[in-house]
Amino acid sequence: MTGRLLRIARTFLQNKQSNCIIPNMSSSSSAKKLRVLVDMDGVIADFEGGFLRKYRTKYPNEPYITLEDRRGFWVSTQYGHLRSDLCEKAISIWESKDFFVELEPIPGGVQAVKEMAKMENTDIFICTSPIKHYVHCPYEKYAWIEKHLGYDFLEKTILTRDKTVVTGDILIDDKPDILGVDPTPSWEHILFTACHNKHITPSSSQRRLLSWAHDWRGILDSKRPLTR
Ligand SMILES: Cc1cn([C@H]2C[C@H](OP(=O)(O)O)[C@@H](CO)O2)c(=O)[nH]c1=O
Ligand SMILES: [Mg+2]
Repeated sequence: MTGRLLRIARTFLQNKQSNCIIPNMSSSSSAKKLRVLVDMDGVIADFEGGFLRKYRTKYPNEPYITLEDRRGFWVSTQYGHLRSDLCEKAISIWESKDFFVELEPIPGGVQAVKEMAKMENTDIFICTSPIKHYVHCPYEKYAWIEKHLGYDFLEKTILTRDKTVVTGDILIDDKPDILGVDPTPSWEHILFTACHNKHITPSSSQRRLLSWAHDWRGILDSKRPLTR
C-alpha cells in the first residue's frame, strides 16, 4: 500500500515538474481531431480544363486531346504519344505565367473545403505539389488559395513534392499513385475522380470520391472515432 502511494506521489511530482498536463479524455474538446489533406490541381482547381483552353488558344492549328479522351495522369505524356513535339508544347502551357492562378475552381470544391474548415474536431490543409519550374507556380498557388479560400487559408497550405511525409487521416487526391520516401503514409488516399483517372480500376481497397456533389461528409465521418 505504502509503495503504491509513493508511486502515485512520485508521478504527481514528475508531472508537476515537467508542467505536464494530463488530458481529460472524457472531454469532447480533447478528442483527436480528424486531419484532412485536400489536393489542389484536379480536386479544387481545374488543371485539365485550364490546360486545354490555353493550349487551344496558343496552338489553334495543332491536334489536341478532348477531356473525354484523356488517359493517364501526365498530360505531356499523352500529348507526346500523339506527336512527339507536342510534349514540349504541352509543358509550355503550365510553365507560363498566370496558368495556375487563372485556373477555374472545380464545382463544389471551394465550398466543401470552407465547410470542412468550420467542422468540429476537424483540421483541414491544402496539400499540393508545385512544378519544378518554380518562377510562377508556387506564388500563384498561394495567390489562388487567397483569392478563392481567403487569406487565413494560407496558414493551412502545404507545398510539398512528397505528400507521403505529411501526416493526416485522409488525402483527397486525383493522382492514382502517390509515392514518396515513406512507403506507408499515415493517410488513406481517397481517389478524386478526374477525366484522366475515371477509366482506371483502382485496387479493391481504394475508395473514390466521384465529385464534390457526392458524399464527402460520409467519407470524413467514416474516419472519425466512434463515439458512444
Ligand atoms: C504536369 C502535370 C501537373 N499536374 C499538377 C499536379 C500537381 O498539383 P497538385 O499536387 O495540386 O495536384 C502539380 C505539379 O505536378 O501540377 C497535373 O495535374 N497534371 C500534369 O500533367
Ligand atoms: Mg492533383
